[in-house]
Amino acid sequence: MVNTPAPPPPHLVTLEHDERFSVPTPPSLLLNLMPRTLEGQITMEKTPSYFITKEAPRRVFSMSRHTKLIVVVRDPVTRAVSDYTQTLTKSPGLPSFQNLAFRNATTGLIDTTWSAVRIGIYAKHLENWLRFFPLSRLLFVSGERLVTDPAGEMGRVQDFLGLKRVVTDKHFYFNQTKGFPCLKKPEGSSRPRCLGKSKGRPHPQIPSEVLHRLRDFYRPFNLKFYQMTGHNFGWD
Ligand SMILES: Nc1ncnc2c1ncn2[C@@H]1O[C@H](COP(=O)(O)OS(=O)(=O)O)[C@@H](OP(=O)(O)O)[C@H]1O
Repeated sequence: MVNTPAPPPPHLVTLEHDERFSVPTPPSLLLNLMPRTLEGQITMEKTPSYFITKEAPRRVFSMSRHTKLIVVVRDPVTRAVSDYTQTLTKSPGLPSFQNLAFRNATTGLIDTTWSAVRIGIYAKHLENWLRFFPLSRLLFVSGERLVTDPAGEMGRVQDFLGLKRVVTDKHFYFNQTKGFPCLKKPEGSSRPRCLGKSKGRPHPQIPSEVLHRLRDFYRPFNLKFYQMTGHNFGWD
C-alpha cells in the first residue's frame, strides 16, 4: 500500500511499516500509524493480509483515495504449498497438505475455507478492491518474474510509483547457494545481501495428483484474474 501525495513529484521511497500479523486497522488509526511524509517522499506500508481482508479496501480508501496498491502474486498452487511450508515450520505436527486441502479426499472437493487455498483465489479478492479503486491504482507484480527478472519487475514498480528507474540490473546478482537473486550492495552496506532463511525454503513433496487437482480448481479463477488485470501470469 503506497500513500502518495496528490501532486506527485516523488523521487524517494522512505519508510516501510510491516503489519503482517496484526488485525486490520480502522482508517483513522491507520493514518495515525503512518509516519509523517515530506513532499517528494513516499510512505510505504506492507501488510500482505490486506489484499484478502474484506474491510481493507473501504478503510484504505477512507484513509486516502490516492493510495497506490502493489500486490505480489504467484502461481496459487505454489503459493499454497509455500504457505503450508511456512506453517509447518511453526507447527511440525500439522496434518499433511492433502488432508488440509481437500474437504473430501474421495471426491477431490477442495476446502476453500483453508486459508492457504482461499488466499490464492485472487479474482475474488480483487473484486473487493475494484469496488473502491480503479484498476490503474493497482499494480500486480509477478512473483515468478521477481525471481527470474528482479530488475524488470522493479522497473515496473518504479514506473508505477512515478519514480526514476534507480534500481536496475546492476543491483542484482544470482546467488547459486541461495538459488535466488540477491542484492549486490544494499543501502548502507558494502556487502551483498540475500533474503533471510525463511524466504526460498525447500517445499515438501506433494503427490502430483493433489497438485493436479488443485491446479484444475484454480484454473477458472486464474483466467478471471487475467481478464480482470489484463495480464496473463502464465500459471496454466
Ligand atoms: N530473491 C528472493 N530470495 C528469496 N525468496 C524469494 C526471492 N524472490 C522471491 N522469493 C520468493 O518469496 C517467497 C517468500 O515470500 P513471502 O510471501 O513469504 O514474503 S513476505 O513474508 O510476504 O514478505 C519465497 O517463497 P518460498 O520459496 O516458498 O520460501 C520465495 O520463493
